[in-house]
Amino acid sequence: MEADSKPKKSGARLCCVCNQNRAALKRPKTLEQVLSSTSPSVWECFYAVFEEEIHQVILENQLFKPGERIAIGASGGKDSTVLAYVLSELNRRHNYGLDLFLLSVDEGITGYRDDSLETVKRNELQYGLPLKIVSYKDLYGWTMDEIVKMIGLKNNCTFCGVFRRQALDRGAALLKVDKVATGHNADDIAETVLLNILRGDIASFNSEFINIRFSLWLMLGCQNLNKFSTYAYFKKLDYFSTECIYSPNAYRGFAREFIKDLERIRPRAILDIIKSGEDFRISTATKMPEQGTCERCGYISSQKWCKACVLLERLNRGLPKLGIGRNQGLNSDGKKDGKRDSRTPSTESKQCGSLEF
Ligand SMILES: Nc1ncnc2c1ncn2[C@@H]1O[C@H](COP(=O)(O)OP(=O)(O)OP(=O)(O)O)[C@@H](O)[C@H]1O
Repeated sequence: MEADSKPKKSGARLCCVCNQNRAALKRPKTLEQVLSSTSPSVWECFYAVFEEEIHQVILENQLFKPGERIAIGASGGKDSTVLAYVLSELNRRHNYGLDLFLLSVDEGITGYRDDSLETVKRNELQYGLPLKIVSYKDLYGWTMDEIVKMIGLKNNCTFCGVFRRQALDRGAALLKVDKVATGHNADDIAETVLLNILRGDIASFNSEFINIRFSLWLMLGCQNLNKFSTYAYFKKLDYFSTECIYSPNAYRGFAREFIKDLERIRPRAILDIIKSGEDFRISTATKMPEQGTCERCGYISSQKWCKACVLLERLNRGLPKLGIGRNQGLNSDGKKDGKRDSRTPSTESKQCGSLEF
């Protein structure tokens, strides 16, 4: 995106795509002054750069193969709506040969997810992508409304994150897809890298499972949150823009604020945190968990039971807090685990890589 030799208007920085209109945005990645004037009529430059960047990342990282079935994790939010729209456009434009689906998880949050799912149902028609909805109620017997009623607003995001990750995988299995693409943007990834460090959860940096997902993240990881908002807004995409009503106490929220502060001082901060996450090397002396399957539900797990089954057991026994406290684990027989069998599932032990959504 180099500027050519046309004369520039005095004083004004020009968009490096069309080299005619005033630049309105700066790319944090390259610090180039790019992307159109403030007039929406010339936002085409911005759309073109945004879509082409995603196309290039898909090609460079060989994210998809012709004939693959891909589920797009569709929350109804702006990022996954942009993802669904752009991926279906690129699939058509460049003949990727992908079978695309929308996959939504209904966590059972009245006044939030029910509304956003209505948006996804409209996207199904707008983009012509088949939609599959899987619900916590069907998979686990609990809605988030019921869980919050029982455990309150502290730690509820832990339940939701673990359940959602597994629900997406279960939905993917039902759809028989090869991959799930999620709308995590650079900000989300930087938060996750920081959270994994803050929690001492180094396994998340190294497990193969995470690497697969990380390469999918890369597709959107090159995009900064503002660009998503800008694209979704000016393209007039149909998305839902309310925060989850149960998330105000989430640990992730504090990491987000911290990163935003850093970004104000150093605009590259987000990209640098991601780079650190990608370059993270774990000492060969560190014992890494062995990937197996949950004895109870068959889901991928490095412990006897997967995290979802452990949390569910706590919920069903009416002892949810014991599932996430530091020193109060239960073993799978529901006994307090002063001396825990090493095969006992425990969320205290961070051996199983945990990935936040
Ligand atoms: N309920 C859900 N159903 C399907 N996919 C989901 C759901 N919640 C999150 N995801 C996936 O995980 C990504 C990141 O989750 P996040 O919590 O940031 O979503 P959001 O803020 O609700 O919406 P978005 O990221 O789409 O703007 C989403 O872009 C989406 O791909």
